[in-house]
Amino acid sequence: MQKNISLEEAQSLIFDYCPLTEKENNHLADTLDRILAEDIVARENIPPFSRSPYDGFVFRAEDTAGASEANPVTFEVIEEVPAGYTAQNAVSKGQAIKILTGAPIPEGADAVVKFEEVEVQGSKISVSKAFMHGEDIVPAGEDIAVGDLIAAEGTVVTAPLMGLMASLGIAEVLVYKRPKIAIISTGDELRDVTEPLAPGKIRNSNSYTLQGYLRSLGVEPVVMGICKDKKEDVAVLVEEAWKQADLVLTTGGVSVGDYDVIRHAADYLGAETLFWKIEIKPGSPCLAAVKDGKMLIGLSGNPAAAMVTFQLMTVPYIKKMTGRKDYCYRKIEVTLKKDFRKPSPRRRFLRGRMLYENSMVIMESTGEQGNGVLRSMLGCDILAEIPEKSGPVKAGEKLTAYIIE
Ligand SMILES: Nc1nc2c(c(=O)[nH]1)N[C@H]1C(S)=C(S)[C@@H](COP(=O)(O)OP(=O)(O)OC[C@H]3O[C@@H](n4cnc5c(N)ncnc54)[C@H](O)[C@@H]3O)O[C@H]1N2
Ligand code: MOO
Repeated sequence: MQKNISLEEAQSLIFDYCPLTEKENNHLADTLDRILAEDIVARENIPPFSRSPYDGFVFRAEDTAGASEANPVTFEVIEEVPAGYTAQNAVSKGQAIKILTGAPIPEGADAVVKFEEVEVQGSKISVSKAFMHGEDIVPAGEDIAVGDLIAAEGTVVTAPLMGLMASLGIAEVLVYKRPKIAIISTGDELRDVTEPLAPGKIRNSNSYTLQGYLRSLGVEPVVMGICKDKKEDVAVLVEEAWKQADLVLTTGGVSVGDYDVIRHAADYLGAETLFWKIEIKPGSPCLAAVKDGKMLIGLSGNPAAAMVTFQLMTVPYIKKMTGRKDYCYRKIEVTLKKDFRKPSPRRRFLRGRMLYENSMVIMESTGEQGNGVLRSMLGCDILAEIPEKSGPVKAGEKLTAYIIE
């Protein structure tokens, strides 16, 4: 077992044990935020035919050579094509077809003029400027051409991607199944929100914060409830959770105290502990153990510390599990809005939100940074890194921030 390792070392240790979720076919309408398990390649052009972007007339551009206000060219209008229909005739020299927006360009025609730019006299129109070949015609495949890669496997399905797949006639989409992740809250002091409090007891918030974060990652949480600080009880519950879920998360009991039983429960189960404790603040107490290909990640009990480790270490793992190719967080340079007065002997992550002020991305603290202050996660969309062995950080200094979801 490794101890006191870096965040990156911890990630690479757990990534080696990252099972990929199974695949399933889903109806297109149910694919928002799901992860593609196949490349989406266009088998059709969009638009499928060249079309008119205007209500107007189509004709042969070459027939307008030399046309001007003083010397307009006259065309005989031979028919009309609304959107959804095709012309009966091809356009020949001196002929035009009335066309509505979105209708296919008739054979022979290669230029479009808007209604408001022509003179209409009965079945004739006159055009008073010269047109180029293809002028104002939307070519077939302008949006997407046959063979284009629209989205690669591992991409999150977004609203425009759903629209594109609909345009391409893709009604069934292969996506990764939502993984199941179990949550166990350890601590003799814990009470569920539905239970009354008693002296020395506190409410279990971690389970609910994690359920929320998991759902927003497209994961199905499996809530295993509260467990006493007893290694045998924790072991039994972890074993049961492994049967029901792809990954088990625990909170609490990963530090050095007499009642910090997660390490002992992992040993009791015969699991291999990959590491214990990482070099960050907050959230240093944490653990990962594996048995028969299943992973247990033990997070700190302190509500803010647990969520920092969850975001930094566990979220990339979960995203990788769900099939996402972009599983690593994005980083951005931010400017600190107010002084952070404490020194940081250890690598520290500050909870904050991004603001855009004076053409700069500003990091505003989300409040008191104590390891139990869950309120600091409210509105928190970035974790800004202060390198180890740093002194206080002044307003205006630049930090690297990790964007969280
Ligand atoms: N002697 C030392 N003591 C501690 C150290 C240390 O290095 N040496 N590290 C401290 C740090 S840092 C942290 S963080 C905590 C982490 O402890 P655990 O992860 O073992 O967590 P617990 O002790 O079980 O709980 C900590 C705190 O959080 C409350 N808690 C627990 N579960 C929940 C929950 N589900 N919902 C809400 N709140 C919860 C718990 O009541 C405690 O107050 O250890 C320090 N100690
Ligand atoms: O991990 Mo504790 O949360 O370092 O403060």
